[in-house]
Amino acid sequence: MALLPVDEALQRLTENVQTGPSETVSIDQAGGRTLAAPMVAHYLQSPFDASAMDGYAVRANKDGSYPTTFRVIGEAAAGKRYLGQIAEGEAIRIFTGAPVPADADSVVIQENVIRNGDMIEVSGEIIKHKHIRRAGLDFKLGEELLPAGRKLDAAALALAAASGNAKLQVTCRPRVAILATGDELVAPGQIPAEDQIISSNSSGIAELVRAQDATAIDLGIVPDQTDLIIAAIKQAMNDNVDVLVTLGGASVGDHDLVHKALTACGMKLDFWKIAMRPGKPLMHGSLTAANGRIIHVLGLPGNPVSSMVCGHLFLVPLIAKLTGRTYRADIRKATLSTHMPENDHRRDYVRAEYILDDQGDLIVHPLPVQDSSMLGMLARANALIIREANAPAIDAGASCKILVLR
Ligand SMILES: Nc1nc2c(c(=O)[nH]1)N[C@H]1C(S)=C(S)[C@@H](COP(=O)(O)OP(=O)(O)OC[C@H]3O[C@@H](n4cnc5c(N)ncnc54)[C@H](O)[C@@H]3O)O[C@H]1N2
Ligand code: MOO
Repeated sequence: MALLPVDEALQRLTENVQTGPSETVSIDQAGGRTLAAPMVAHYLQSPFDASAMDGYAVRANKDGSYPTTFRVIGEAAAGKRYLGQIAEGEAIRIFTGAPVPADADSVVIQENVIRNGDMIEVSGEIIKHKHIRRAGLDFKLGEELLPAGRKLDAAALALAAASGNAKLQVTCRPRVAILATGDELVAPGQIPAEDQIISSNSSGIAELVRAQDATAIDLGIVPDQTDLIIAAIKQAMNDNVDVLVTLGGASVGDHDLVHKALTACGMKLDFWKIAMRPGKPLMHGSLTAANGRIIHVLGLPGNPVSSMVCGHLFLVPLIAKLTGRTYRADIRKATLSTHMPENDHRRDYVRAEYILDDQGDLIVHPLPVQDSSMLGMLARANALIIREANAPAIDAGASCKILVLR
């Protein structure tokens, strides 16, 4: 069977994914979450005409001209407005953030003023409206400030606070169950017996999940026995998960039982095996839980680098879609610093390191060994060079596409 191209696989994986339900959380719990509805201003900002500087609020004469000397008759500070009136030739001392009195039409900074008792002399031209932030300059009451789907980062949370959004409607964190399979695996912290290795994929994939602000549920390790894999899948199906990620057992060996177990649990297979390296045995399908809930199934290959690269390419966009975020992979152009040979029929994601040169351009080179078992190389890589299927050889100095990992 021909291998499915990566882009088609990604499209099929994400096209029918519905954004999950939402909940209301307090602002101190909202960091990293995704807005489920547009965020609207409950206040205007600034709420009043405010001084942008420390100095003196002055008013023009009826003819529009400004005198050069004023009598200082009061003070306005942030949080305490001046309540009196200001006549021609009068000014008030004003500080940054203070409400500008209605009678005043300009603020003169104190550096341009010589004060003598309650008199000030202004040097330089006074310009109307100077240093006054108009009410509603930042945002108006009822204005839509952020769209649904926006991730609540630091700037978004500051805006939420300023606009009176102390509670925010966000999408619920998708629940992602992670099931490792393999007789050879022991959990981190355990001592592997002869012929055993430590399961690394669960830890790596769980962190990818958490970094997307989803909940990772570790279903542990099950041996290569169909009945035990089925039992673990059923546990996930009863645990209100949105995604089930299986690790390993996705290929064609006698001990690769994941497809068989998923089929026994009623999985509708979408695709299995894609034109990608690493990650050829990737599997995608869906299960329906007893309560009718659709569970997206992603069968990741066992080789650790294959698992992680497929996690970046497929699991991350799937979670983004479930949380209602628009996902865009961080793909950039870079200049290759070495020759690369021609590619075969699978799109290759080559572990690579890039640097920013003095001109701010990205320069990239592939890491020396690309074996999909080598987590050392993956952790060293800060990007993946994307080599299209059947791409011809390219020389040093040529432009290439990279997927930035960090
Ligand atoms: N005859 C063929 N053999 C293989 C093919 C193929 O097309 N024909 N594909 C190869 C490719 S590509 C990959 S990738 C692997 C993936 O195989 P599986 O998904 O079935 O994975 P396993 O066989 O279970 O394990 C492969 C490898 O990874 C280690 N592993 C598994 N799980 C974990 C884990 N949680 N943490 C760390 N390491 C794990 C496992 O011990 C094996 O070494 O198949 C090739 N074979
Ligand atoms: O595609 Mo496998 O993932 O080459 O190791």
